[in-house]
Amino acid sequence: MLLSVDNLTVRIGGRAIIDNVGFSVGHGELVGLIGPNGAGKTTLLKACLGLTRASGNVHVMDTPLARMTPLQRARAIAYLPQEHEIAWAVAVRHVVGLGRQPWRECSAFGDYAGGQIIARAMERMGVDTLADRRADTLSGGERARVLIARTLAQATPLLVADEPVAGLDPAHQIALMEVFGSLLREGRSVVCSLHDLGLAARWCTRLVMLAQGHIIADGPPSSVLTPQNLRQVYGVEAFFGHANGGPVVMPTGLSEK
Ligand SMILES: Nc1ncnc2c1ncn2[C@@H]1O[C@H](COP(=O)(O)OP(=O)(O)OP(=O)(O)O)[C@@H](O)[C@H]1O
Repeated sequence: MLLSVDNLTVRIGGRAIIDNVGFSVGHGELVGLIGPNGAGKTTLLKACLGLTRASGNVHVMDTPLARMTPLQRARAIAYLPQEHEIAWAVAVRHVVGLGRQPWRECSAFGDYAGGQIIARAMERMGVDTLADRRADTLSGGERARVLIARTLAQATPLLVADEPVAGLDPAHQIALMEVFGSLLREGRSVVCSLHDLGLAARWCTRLVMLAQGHIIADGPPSSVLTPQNLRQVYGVEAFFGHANGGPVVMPTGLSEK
């Protein structure tokens, strides 16, 4: 397993924000973490990375997270935080290049493949044409894509992304899900939180549905995105259909209270 989580609990101010959660991620999976605002998605992702104090067990590639050094963690998991901020007045290529930092001293020759990996990451995210632009002058969507390119340059088996499609237009949202799909074919895996149920239904190989710190459902999108679950967890009614060779799920209104 790339990631396995057992009995994970995060308490803040006496409240269990994440309550005894367990799930695992194997190779070649695109796991969508879904759930309403405040469900605990960001807290769960941070706890999986050791960025939030938690009780329970997290293993990354069968090693307890607590026993991994920061460098081992950085070579195993890339993380895209929810906030897409770039404060530095440096070129885009240097921001993306930060993803290579964990690999700088991996051989006597240094990170000799790094330049190509950075170029490929920028190309994959369609930011190669922005390579020499000052990163702090980009639009919100451009900035988001540059930060995703940085995580791709990290070339880790697992990518954890908190709302990676936020701020992206429809074409870039689909392009990103296709990039994630291409990572799966390389045997890598992605765990990402999503609010767009349509993207979750169409692109994720598995969904984990969270509400009030508990996992409500975990399985293929068709078994998680049911009318009952959407009503119970989000309080919405939805249209379910098929188009262009894949499922379509679109919230259409609030459920009756
Ligand atoms: N440091 C903190 N102190 C107090 N409460 C916190 C803290 N961090 C998170 N919370 C609370 O924990 C709950 C879960 O927050 P979290 O950010 O994990 O939710 P989320 O599912 O990612 O939400 P969203 O979809 O709105 O981003 C929320 O009620 C939030 O207010």
